[in-house]
Amino acid sequence: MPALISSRFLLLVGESLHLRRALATSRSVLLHTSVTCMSQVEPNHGSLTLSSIGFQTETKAENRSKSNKVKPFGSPSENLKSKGKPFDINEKKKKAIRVVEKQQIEFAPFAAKSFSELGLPHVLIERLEKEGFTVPTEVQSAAVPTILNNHDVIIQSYTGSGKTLAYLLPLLSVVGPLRGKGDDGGDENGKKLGIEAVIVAPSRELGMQIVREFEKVLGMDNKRVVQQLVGGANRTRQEDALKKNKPAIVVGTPGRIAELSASGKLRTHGCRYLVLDEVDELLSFNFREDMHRILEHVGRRSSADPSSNSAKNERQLIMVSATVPFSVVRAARSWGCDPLLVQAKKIVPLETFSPSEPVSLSRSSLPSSAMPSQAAVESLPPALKHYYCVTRLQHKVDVLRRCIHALDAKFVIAFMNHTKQLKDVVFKLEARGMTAVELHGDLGKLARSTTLKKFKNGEVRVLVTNELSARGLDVAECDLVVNLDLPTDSIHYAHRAGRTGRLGRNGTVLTICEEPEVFVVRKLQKQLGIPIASCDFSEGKLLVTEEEKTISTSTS
Ligand SMILES: Nc1ncnc2c1ncn2[C@@H]1O[C@H](COP(=O)(O)OP(=O)(O)OP(=O)(O)O)[C@@H](O)[C@H]1O
Repeated sequence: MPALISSRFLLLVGESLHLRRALATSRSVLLHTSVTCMSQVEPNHGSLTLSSIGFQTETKAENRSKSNKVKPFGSPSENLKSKGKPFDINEKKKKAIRVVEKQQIEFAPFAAKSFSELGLPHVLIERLEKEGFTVPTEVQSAAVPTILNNHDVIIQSYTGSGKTLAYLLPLLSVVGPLRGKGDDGGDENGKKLGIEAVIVAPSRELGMQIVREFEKVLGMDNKRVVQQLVGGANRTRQEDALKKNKPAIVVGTPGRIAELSASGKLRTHGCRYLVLDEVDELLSFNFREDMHRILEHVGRRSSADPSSNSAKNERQLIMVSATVPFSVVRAARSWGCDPLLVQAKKIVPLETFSPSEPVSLSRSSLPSSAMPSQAAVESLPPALKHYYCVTRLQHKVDVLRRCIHALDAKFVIAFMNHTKQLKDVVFKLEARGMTAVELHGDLGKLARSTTLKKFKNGEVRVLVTNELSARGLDVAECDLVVNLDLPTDSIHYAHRAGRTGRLGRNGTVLTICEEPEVFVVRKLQKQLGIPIASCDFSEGKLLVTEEEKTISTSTS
């Protein structure tokens, strides 16, 4: 385990400008550490290697003959063996152990040094290289071949670790013009196959961001392959685009996708892939009805449509989040077929987990008194520094300003719990000469994207926002996250904190609270299994004040 932690640390401490070099260096360390990791993990957790789940460097398009039915939303069946093939966990474990013993070096799955090792088509690799993507992240190394081998998966890895490409790349290997068959994504006769992948995200911002990630890889010439279907945008225009462009992939919010599906404008029965991004959020009560419709219709080909020649009979289900509470495991078992949990350094059958057991490895190494919540563990980038500062309510904005100066932070996201208070903080910051802007769900779509653009291109230094921005928001340069109000729990802390320190960059998280709230910070610290040091600001410096020590830290 120490080897595992140190390799992960190595991967993540790289400065932003040296990111690619840091990634490449860490790979050579990983080849040796992943073996250590698997041999330790195997007996307790049933970790699999890519070879044990059927990975070969050549991609196969196999038929999936699954017949799992959608269970009512929120009441998944626990009878695992009643659907699909019977799943013999002991057999899988034994097989995995044999493979680890025999072929641990050649098949160490989490040590890919380049995208070409992952079985992606040549044309797709060329596009990635053009966009500057040369080394896959750990979670991409594990997830890409697993998905290419037709497994239903939950992808869990900390914020900013590249989970979007981890599912986007295997999808584009099979769907659309980069699939390496030298055509535009139609069938053998050049006929369009209709919608082949549906990607669902809980917010418009996240949906739009996923589309941008697709466009990065597809390039300008091919971007029509993906269609955005988010709420708040003009529905008629979306319907017209569906008709005109005949996209192979749609990305949207549950409400808009369900609405278009119900009206018959979006036909998804022949779909091969269903991706649920930020799946734990999608399981919330708000999305219940829309998600039920999506799960019932996407990839559920009616028998009246036997002419479709899609390679699969059933959809492949991909669930994604940095935080995976047991409700997600239960949902995956119910809606998927023998799903696997794919993390940065291991692949585990879901049958390994029960409600009383952790989804992550690290919990077992902690004393029971300090047990972190299973959903929050391993959701945070390890290179982040966490602090809290105690002050009076009326001084919070002043502490925020002093912190920004002390760290010389350039891209700051400040979180609050109530929309009404955002404007006040913006006024106070601007009155003191600091550029700031508010972002929340009551703003129109245009205002939201203009605000985000201003923040991303550095026109404003502080984005004052609410929970809307806690998930998915990808501003690579964000170097400081501040909680002006306490997050409701460790999962919310993890997603807020994850807006900084993305993909190996440095980042700081500061929670500004009042004295009676300190016990909540201590609880978060325990649940997340991370140190959150008490600090203060004096003479333009951040001073760590915990344990009667006063250490001046230089963080810039
Ligand atoms: N292999 C790679 N090389 C370089 N950059 C990458 C690579 N993979 C992903 N990225 C970039 O890293 C950033 C973070 O990726 P992404 O948003 O997918 O992370 P995430 O794990 O989904 O985070 P979150 O949980 O916060 O949504 C993106 O800007 C993405 O383009």
